[in-house]
Amino acid sequence: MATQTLRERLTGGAPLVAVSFGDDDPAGHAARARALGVDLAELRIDWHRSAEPADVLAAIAPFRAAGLPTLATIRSKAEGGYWSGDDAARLRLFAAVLPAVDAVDVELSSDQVLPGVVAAARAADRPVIVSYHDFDRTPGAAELRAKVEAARAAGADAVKISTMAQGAGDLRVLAGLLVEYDRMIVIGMGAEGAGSRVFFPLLGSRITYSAIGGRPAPGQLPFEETKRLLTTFSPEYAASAEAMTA
Ligand SMILES: O=C1C[C@@](O)(C(=O)O)C[C@@H](O)[C@@H]1O
Repeated sequence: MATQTLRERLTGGAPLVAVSFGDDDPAGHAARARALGVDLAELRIDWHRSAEPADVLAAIAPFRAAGLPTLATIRSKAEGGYWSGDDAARLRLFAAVLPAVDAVDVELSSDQVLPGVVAAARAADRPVIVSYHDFDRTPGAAELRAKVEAARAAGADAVKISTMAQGAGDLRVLAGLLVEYDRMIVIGMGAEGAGSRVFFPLLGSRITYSAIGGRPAPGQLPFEETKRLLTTFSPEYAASAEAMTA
């Protein structure tokens, strides 16, 4: 099977299992992630101790060198991240890392940097995920549809919706987005959303996030558990995981 680009994998084919990393022992984490069969390293630059572009580039280089596809984000505090700098510095940092990664993720609510990130990503020929997170609740279907439409209008190659799920009603709302739209990444966070991390990829969600130690997001499963369950339920994922280690 010819290897698909990340842009292609955001469109269709086997779902990707991502793990998030900061700047702690990047060479060690990259080698371990590669050996375990992680599909995508989410580089959480907002977790880094230094926001100097040279330091950030040095900390993310081992992931690329290990042959791992990379997705960079500098998550805003407003959406559960740790970025504490201003918008101009964030935009400069996005532009500096873009050529060194395979894709970027920027929040729809970061309206001061979103157009600049989309333009820089286009110039570097990198796909952009435009994301929306709510760590408290899952908004109603109409509100979430409006987010998806706005993210697409802003130039998203794929849209990520990650919200705290409380019960079957929220999971149905989130699953409805996968029925309605393609190029989606949909996550129900929390204990009641945990099943979505395995079953939404079966409905077409392009990426599921898992943890190798570190700081798991609410309801995230360990990487190896996610891989085992997806291998059981998704023949397409099983084939792609096998091709990776062949
Ligand atoms: O948006 C997401 C999803 C996530 O919040 C999760 O719940 O798995 C983890 C984040 O690192 C990532 O950017």
